[in-house]
Amino acid sequence: MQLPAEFITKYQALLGDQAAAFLAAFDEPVEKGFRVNPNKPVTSAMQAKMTDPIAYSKIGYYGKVNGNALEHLAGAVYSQEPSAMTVGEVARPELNERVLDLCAAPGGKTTHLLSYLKQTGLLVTNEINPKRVTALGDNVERYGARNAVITNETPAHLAKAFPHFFDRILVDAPCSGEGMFRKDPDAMQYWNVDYPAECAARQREILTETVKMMRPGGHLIYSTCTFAPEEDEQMIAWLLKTYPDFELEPIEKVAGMVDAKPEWADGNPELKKAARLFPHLMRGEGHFIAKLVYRGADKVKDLRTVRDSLKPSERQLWTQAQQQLNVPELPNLALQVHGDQLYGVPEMMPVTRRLKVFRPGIQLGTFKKKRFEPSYALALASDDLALPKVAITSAQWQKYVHGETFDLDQAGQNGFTVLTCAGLPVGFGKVVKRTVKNFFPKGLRFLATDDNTSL
Ligand SMILES: C[S@@+](CC[C@H](N)C(=O)[O-])C[C@H]1O[C@@H](n2cnc3c(N)ncnc32)[C@H](O)[C@@H]1O
Repeated sequence: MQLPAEFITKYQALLGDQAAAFLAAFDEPVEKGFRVNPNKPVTSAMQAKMTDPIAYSKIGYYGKVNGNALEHLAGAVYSQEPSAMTVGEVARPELNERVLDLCAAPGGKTTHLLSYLKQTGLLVTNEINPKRVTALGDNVERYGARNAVITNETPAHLAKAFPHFFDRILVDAPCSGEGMFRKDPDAMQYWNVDYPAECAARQREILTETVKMMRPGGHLIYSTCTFAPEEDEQMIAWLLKTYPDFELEPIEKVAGMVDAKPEWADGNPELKKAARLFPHLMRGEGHFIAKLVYRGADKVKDLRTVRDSLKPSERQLWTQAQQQLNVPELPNLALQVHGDQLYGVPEMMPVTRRLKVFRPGIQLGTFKKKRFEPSYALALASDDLALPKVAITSAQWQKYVHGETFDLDQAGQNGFTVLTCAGLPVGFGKVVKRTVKNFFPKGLRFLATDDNTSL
């Protein structure tokens, strides 16, 4: 690979006798990986691929998965570069926490966090770029999250809405992306010798706003996919100097990870607690990760949290739908209507004004004239809900994702029913005797074959 000459000179000076091995790694093949969603069943096709486990993640494996496969579309697997998986492991939230993923699209780390929150607490997952937020929405929906709010905001606006609110914040910062060069050589076109310093200026702005959202005792996880010391050790050194209420916590170094390098910043030996992942030392593209605890003593305001906001007629339709669909009371959600859409908003979510919210919670369905139509998102989030379900074969699933009406092998219970394939909820169908009317979202339909959908 033709790396920029100034990049080579810079890392020769920084890495000394390790530089040759580091630079040679750019000519090695890209390492692929995938994560299994621990909140969904494991299919036999997944089992067959789960042969090369990643040492630092109980849910991560080396290997490649197909984005059109049942398991991916149903949120049972997520394709993720192996070194990026260290971030979700280091950030691992506790149940019931209030978590912010500040720079989240397309959702690799967000889906990792969701795996560990297990439908509890609140995940506010934010993407500043309106073009990238849609992919984040799709991945959160596939993962079946009932505890996520998706925003499309600047860090400064979020900081006003969530003063000292979050127990855990992940800043997977926009960076110079040097760890992406091997996977995506186009990433090199933005690189010049000044680019890391430009990225660092933006990262300092992001972190300045992040500090305002930290709850005392909470954790900040900062990561990049670049090797540039300006954006890694020097960023953490700056944070520790500017905000002495932060302390680094040690990250266990496994499978080739190494201590971060104090000598690449201000020499503060504490910086060794952060981790570096280099492609010549481990199986992955490269990352930097630091975990900090916030010891500030800020007064935490009790923010008013969301409440149900249904008109009596909407309440009546929803109650009817609950009876017909056999939908249980949904745990930890406030019911809110936006236009003709009913959402379940995580009840730990504060009332916010003037925030650009892409999705206020899980979309439960649509109010039609005198009836309620349940949503695709509700079906995908129904693993642990007692909704009516019927199992379909993979041949029937291929018809379903193509938008066809198909017949069940035996007559089922009439009405809206969650279809499951290999144990995974895949969407709603409306059963009339043996026939299944198709409710797979029109925008997601495709011509599925054994070849293009095998995991
Ligand atoms: C490294 S990527 C995030 C990858 C994501 N965490 C994942 O695991 O899939 C960084 C993200 O930060 C966003 N971003 C760019 N400028 C930003 C800013 N000033 N504040 C917050 N986010 C920003 C980018 O649009 C990009 O989606």
